[in-house]
Amino acid sequence: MTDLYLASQSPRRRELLGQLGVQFEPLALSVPEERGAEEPPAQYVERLALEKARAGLARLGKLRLPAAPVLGSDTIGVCLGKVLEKPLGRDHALTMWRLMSGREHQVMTAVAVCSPEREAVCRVTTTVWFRALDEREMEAYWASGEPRDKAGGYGIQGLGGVWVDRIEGSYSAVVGLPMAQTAELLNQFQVPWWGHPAGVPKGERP
Ligand SMILES: Cc1cn([C@H]2C[C@H](O)[C@@H](COP(=O)(O)OP(=O)(O)OP(=O)(O)O)O2)c(=O)[nH]c1=O
Repeated sequence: MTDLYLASQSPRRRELLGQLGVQFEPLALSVPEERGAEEPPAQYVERLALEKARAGLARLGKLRLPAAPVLGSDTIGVCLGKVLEKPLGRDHALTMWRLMSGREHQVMTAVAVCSPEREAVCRVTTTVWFRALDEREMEAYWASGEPRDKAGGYGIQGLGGVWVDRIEGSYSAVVGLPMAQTAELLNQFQVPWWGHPAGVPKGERP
């Protein structure tokens, strides 16, 4: 019996949730990521997080797995009003990076938790400043393979970190799961993590 299901294929989300000390089971799902023509980025990222969590809950029912809350999450970038998702290929990645070069962009990550009784969602926005990038670096970065499965085509936690001048907000949210806000959601659903109030026997609390 698990405390939580993680509706995500992202190895980063698995690792960050593991750092919270949550007992969880991953659920393999694929939810189409398509933004409505006029859909604002903040609404889009929250909708996707919720759709992933809801799809996970539906899957539990179908597979007759024991009930537990399901967590879904989504990350996008926004630069000069353009939404930045995973690159479709080399040219798309280069177009995104030329836009982001030498200026700031926002990374939005939404986290949703759904149980049969209720659902909750939160969104964290972090500003990331990129230094000026040159074409040779962009080509070398694409060749590394790292950009392919990441929003905006970069990983702050990897080779892409060298492009980041500074950030304001949550580092873990940029990597894919804001730890502070996720712990808050887990508390709302009584899911134990290492600092959960019920996780430490009363007499031993500081
Ligand atoms: C900006 C940035 C994004 N990312 C990642 C986080 C997300 O995993 C990914 C954005 O894609 P998402 O669609 O949010 O997630 P995903 O497809 O990887 O996983 P799933 O939908 O199954 O949960 O980009 C980094 O790892 N580092 C970064 O610096």
